[in-house]
Amino acid sequence: MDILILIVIIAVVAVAVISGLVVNGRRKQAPPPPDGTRARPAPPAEPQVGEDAAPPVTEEERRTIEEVILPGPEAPPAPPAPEVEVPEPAAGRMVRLRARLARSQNSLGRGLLTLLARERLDEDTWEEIEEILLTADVGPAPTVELVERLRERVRVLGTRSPEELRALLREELLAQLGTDLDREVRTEGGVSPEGEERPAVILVVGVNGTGKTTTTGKLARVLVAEGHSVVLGAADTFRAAAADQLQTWGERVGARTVRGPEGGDPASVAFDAVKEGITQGADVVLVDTAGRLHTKSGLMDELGKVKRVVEKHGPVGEVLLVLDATTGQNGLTQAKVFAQVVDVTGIALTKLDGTAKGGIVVAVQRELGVPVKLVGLGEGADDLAPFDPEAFVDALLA
Ligand SMILES: Nc1nc2c(ncn2[C@@H]2O[C@H](COP(=O)(O)OP(=O)(O)OP(=O)(O)O)[C@@H](O)[C@H]2O)c(=O)[nH]1
Repeated sequence: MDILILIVIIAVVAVAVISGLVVNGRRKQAPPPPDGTRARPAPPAEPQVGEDAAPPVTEEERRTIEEVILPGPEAPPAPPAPEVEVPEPAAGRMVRLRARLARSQNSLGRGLLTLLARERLDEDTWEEIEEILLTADVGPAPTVELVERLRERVRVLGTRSPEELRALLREELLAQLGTDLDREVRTEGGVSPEGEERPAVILVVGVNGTGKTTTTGKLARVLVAEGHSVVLGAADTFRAAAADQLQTWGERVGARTVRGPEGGDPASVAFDAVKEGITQGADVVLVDTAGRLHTKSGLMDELGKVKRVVEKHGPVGEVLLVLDATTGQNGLTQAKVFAQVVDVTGIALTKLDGTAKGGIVVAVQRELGVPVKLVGLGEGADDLAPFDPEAFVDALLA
């Protein structure tokens, strides 16, 4: 009986102990949060060691201050690179611009044809013909020569049909302009004694305001259109705007412009431009010079120095004189001073679209003994044309 009582007591104690353990275990489980999400484990109150320890935060994982993206205004977009233009081919430009020439030179060509077609070619008529030629700035000596030739040829002509007169006048005008002159702008470079390739160097000279800088820029386009690589030298350091103007022309066709400080030494800019041309392996270096000088000795000093300094790199292949066709005899006198200072090898005659004095082409060639190589026929970027005597005379007689 005692044993039975003992077994019952042991059983009761055992049940009590087991149920106590279960309740304790349940109490240790955290209740789920009311929203059903999983609770984050609480960070350890103290650093742990051994297997329980969290791996350390490495340097790579730590964000530096530069990596932090702060809210703020967006950075402005980079300015677009200037667009490089493809200039129009130079060949045939004079034909394209023929209408402009025909308009401006109407009084010369048509005037001569009308007078030559008169029934009676008396002394008065010949004087009128002479007058027309002089007014168009053909110049006294070429005018006398031309009138004599025309008189002689008309005398032997039986009839004077408009076609015959046109053909005759065309021939005589062409003879005055010269059809066999070398009008190519020289773009052949050279080789230094050390065997280094050198670009062709073109100096552009002339009185300021004649269109010198504009012509340099337009010529750069002509050369680029012909496939040449070009470097520009802004040696007109007297006017900062001239360098800006030239640089803008250059940027449009992807040509670099070398410039110096305002009022700096033009010869040094010219020298640096040619040096840059050699470094870049450019085909042509075009140097825009200043023509502000009023005295011949000042001009001689400056242009002479520019040429001498540039020639340390090698010979200057071309000296282009820019002449404003609207300035007539006055412009011609100035041109002669330039020709005495430097060996001019070609003429760029500008603003031929704005004057009836196209005869200046004959006069300037005669006076300076150098061919007109380029003519300016407008303010447009591609309005500079290689001079073509036949297209010119055809426009005159249109
Ligand atoms: N109509 C016409 N205008 C031209 C021609 N060539 C140049 N011009 C204009 O003539 C003006 C003077 O040109 P510039 O190139 O600034 O003259 P510049 O000789 O370089 O003068 P500086 O820069 O002061 O030395 C500009 O308005 C040109 O657009 C042309 O063939 N026809």
